[in-house]
This record gives sequence, C-alpha cells and structure tokens, in this order.
Amino acid sequence: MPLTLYNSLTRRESPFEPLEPGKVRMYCCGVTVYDYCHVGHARAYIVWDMVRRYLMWRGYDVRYVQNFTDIDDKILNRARETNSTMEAVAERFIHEYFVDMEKLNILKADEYPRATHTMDGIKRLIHELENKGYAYASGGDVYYNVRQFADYGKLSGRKLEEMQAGASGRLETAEIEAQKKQDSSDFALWKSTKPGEPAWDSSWGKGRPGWHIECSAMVRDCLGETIDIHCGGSDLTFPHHENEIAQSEAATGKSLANYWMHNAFVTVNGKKMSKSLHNFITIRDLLDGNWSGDLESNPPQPPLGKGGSKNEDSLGKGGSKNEDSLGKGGSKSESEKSKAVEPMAVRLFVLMAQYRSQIDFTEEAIASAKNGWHTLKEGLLFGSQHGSKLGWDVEKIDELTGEDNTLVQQFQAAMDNDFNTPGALTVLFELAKELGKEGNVLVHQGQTETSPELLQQKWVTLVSLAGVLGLEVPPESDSNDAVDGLSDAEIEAMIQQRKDARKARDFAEGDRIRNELKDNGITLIDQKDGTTIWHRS
Ligand SMILES: Nc1ncnc2c1ncn2[C@@H]1O[C@H](COP(=O)(O)OP(=O)(O)OP(=O)(O)O)[C@@H](O)[C@H]1O
Ligand SMILES: [Zn+2]
Repeated sequence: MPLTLYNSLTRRESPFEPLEPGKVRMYCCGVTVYDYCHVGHARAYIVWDMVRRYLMWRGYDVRYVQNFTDIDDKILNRARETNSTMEAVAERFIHEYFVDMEKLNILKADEYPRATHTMDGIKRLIHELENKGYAYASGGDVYYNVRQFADYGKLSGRKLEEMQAGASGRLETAEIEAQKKQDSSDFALWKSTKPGEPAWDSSWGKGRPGWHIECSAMVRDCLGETIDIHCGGSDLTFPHHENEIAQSEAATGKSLANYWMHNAFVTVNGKKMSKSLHNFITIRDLLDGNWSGDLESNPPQPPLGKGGSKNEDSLGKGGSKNEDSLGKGGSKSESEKSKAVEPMAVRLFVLMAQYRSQIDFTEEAIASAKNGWHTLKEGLLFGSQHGSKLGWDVEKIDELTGEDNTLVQQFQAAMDNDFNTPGALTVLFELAKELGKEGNVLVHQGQTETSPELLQQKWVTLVSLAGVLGLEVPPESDSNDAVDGLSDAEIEAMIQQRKDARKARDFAEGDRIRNELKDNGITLIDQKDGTTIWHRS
C-alpha cells in the first residue's frame, strides 16, 4: 500500500512519489519570532514533526528545513514597546521556541534559515523577477506584478478579481503602498527603509524584504528549485503560499513543490487561536498549569497598545507570567500543579485529531488527552517496571523480540491514509490498555498467565510505534510515575465494585468507593445510560 496524502494544490489525495527515490525534501514555514508560541503553533509543529518522523520510519531520507521570520513589523513593534532591538527580540524568541519545542519532543530541523541571513538569496531572486518582467520598482519599493503570473491563484483557488485589495497578510502601511502599486493585488518584495528601522543596502536603495520572498529564497538556497513537500498552517495558503509559488515559479519556470500540505487550526469556540484575538494559551503556560480553559469569557488581559499578548505585560520584566512568579523564588501552587499538562499529553491532544480537522481547545479535550497519556505512559513503562520480573533482558530488548506484525500493519494502514493519527492511536491504546491490565495483575498477584514473550512483543510494538509519533516517556521521568496514583485498570475495577455495591443497594459502600477515587484525583460521572465515565483531575 502506498502512502497517500492530501495535496492542497490538486485538492485530492494521491500516492506520495518523491522526486528522488528514497529521499524527501520538505520545507515548513516557521514562526515569526516576537513572542512565546501558543497551542496553535504547537499543533503546527507537532503535526509536521509527526509527518517527518513517519516518512523516516517508512524508510525515506528526509531533509527538513524550517525558517524563522526575523524581520517583520510585529517584531519591530515589540522591539519598540520593550525598548529593545529587532535582533534582540528575535534572538530571545528563537531561544524560547527551542525551549518549548524540545519539551514537545519535536526533532530539530536540518537547517533553520533566517530572513536576516538570507539577504543575498532574497535580493538575487528579486533581481531575477525584475529582469523577467514579474517585478517592478516603485518609490524605493519593489512589487510583484501578479497579473504577469498566469497561474496566480492556483493554490488557493482564488480568482484575481475576487481578491481583497492590498491583501498582504501582514501589517502594512497600506495607504502609502497602495499608491506605489500598479494593481491592488500586487505585493511587496522589497520595502524602502523607514526611519529607525533596520535596513540593508540594495540596488533599489536601503530597505528590507517583504515577508513572502524570504521563503522562496530559503527553499531555493537550502533545498533546490523544486521540493517534495511544502507545509504550514491553512491560513498560509493565501496569500503567503500563493505568493511563494508566484515568486519561485516565475523565476525558475519549475514547480516549487509537488505536494502542499496544510494543518487545520486549534480553535477556541470555533475561532482560530491567535494573538490578535487574545484567545490563546502559550505552550509555556499550559505546561506549567498557568491557564484557564475559559478563554472567551475571561480572555487574557489586553496588551500594552495593539497587537500584543498575555505575556506582553511582563515581557519588559524579562519573562512570561510564569517566569515572573517562579523568578520570585515561589514554587508552583497546588492549582498550578494539578492544571499542569505533561508535554506528551499536549502531543497527544494534537495527534488525537487528524491534521486537517479543526481542534477546539477546551478543558475537557485537555483532560481527555491527559487521560490518554496516562494510559499510554503506563503501557510504555511496562518494560522498566515489570521486565526484569518477567525475566527480560531489557538492555537487549531489540535483539530479543520482533514486533506484532498485524498491529504494525494496522498502524501503517492508518498512517498511510493521509496521516490518520487517530486511527494509528487506536492501535497504541489497545496495546497500552492490555499492558496496563497485565501490569495490574502482576502487581496484585505476582504473576500472569500471559507468556513473557508475548508481553515483550506487545511492549516492544507499543514503544516502537509510539516512537514513530514522537510519544516517548521523557528520560528523566521517574519509572514510578505511572504507579503514582491509581492505574486505569485499578480505577475500572473500583468502578465495577461500586456498581456491584449499588446494585446490592449498599449505597454507603458505593459512596465510600466514589470518595476513595476522589481522594485519588479521580472524578466519576454517571451517565444516563447507567455507565460511568471518569477522568483524572
Ligand atoms: N491556531 C492555530 N492552529 C494551528 N496552526 C496555527 C495556529 N496559529 C498559527 N498557526 C500556524 O503556526 C505557524 C507559525 O505562525 P506565525 O508565526 O505566522 O503565527 P500567526 O499565524 O501569525 O499566529 P498569531 O495569529 O497567533 O499571531 C503557521 O504555520 C501558522 O499557520
Ligand atoms: Zn513561508
């Protein structure tokens, strides 16, 4: 079975065929570095990390490049607001990006080009476009002439006539630009310098590049004229990716990318989680338990001036909300501890949905991801907790046993179907639940009827497939973590005992069990149909 994926360019699923057998060249649009990343950004980079890891597992040699946009009005605004420089703001948030992404177990890119380091490639490309008649200089700026590019709109499906006047996707000084443009849909490749802003020399005078041109130049510099996969969030389809295609393809006469892939949003009550709507939670705050799910009725405080974030108030003081409270030597409050979300639960929160489906950020969805991770973690820790008791040589585990082929195939079939991670996770949960039950039996009865070889095969399969999705128990995690608190199997056994007690009209015993579970941080919710669901707090 081939790997099939949905190509935004053709609007259908098709088998994946790389340009060069066995190799994949992949480019992902990175963050604009002016603030901490939020959960929406986490989704984007977890999804592309998962795609990259899966392609590697399928045997491809993947070269993955992701940029940092380090020249932008948002960064300049932030520098002004915090009495800093564009370089310092960018440097700081590149560092913060890596801190967050490392926690989320996102593999490092093979290369991280930055706009400020790509100036030669950017200027060269603009010159080529000018020479070929696709770009024109006007009042110190240079614009792309969209009417010259016959395929303009092929990715987004928009017709030029329907496009919004001046749509550039970024904060622009629209009025001044409009006067310099030949057509309202033209977009800036180069912008002349403004007082107090960083600028680079060029034949058009001092200035800085527009946003879209950097990616075209970086793809070419780092990966070549045509690549296999170009990806990013669905908001980038237009204008950013449409403009990248127009720039690159006009210059080279070749396709920029054979496959275009876009992740759907993390939303809050159906609206994109974003800085501008102030409905976001930073990855940092989520991991530290410094958040509330009620983002709409209790949004983060309005920022200093425009376009800012929850963290903005404290930025000048050198940190996020958390850094402030921790910096004063305080430790986390009980409520922060209980709201803290393990990084792998965030990963699971993202992978529990297929990458093209929207995910609404709610406390319930996070609780469900936490629960799921608890189950998986218990399964993943089975080897270190019970392996030696079962006579396994955990050190040599890879040499000892193969994986369960049927389950591997089931996993692969799901992933080959346009990266259907919810389907793939079903396989992992099945294994983790079985191992959790076996672990419970081992703890309480000292032995199990299942053979050590079979258990080992299940465990090896689980660890290996979870690793393909980047779901790993962090090395520093105490192997007792999973036995901290009740296991899923124990909880389910207690729920059954409570049910039996209530059936026998022993309500006092039923209440006692409910309270015991509550003391262990487990909340029961009785459903109308007589079943009981539960979650950890
Ligand atoms: N809510 C979201 N859900 C999924 N992906 C997102 C979300 N917000 C941003 N992204 C993606 O993250 C990547 C980096 O985005 P970028 O730095 O341009 O931020 P942005 O989209 O401007 O965010 P914001 O609107 O919050 O400022 C892009 O691929 C973008 O599509
Ligand atoms: Zn880009």
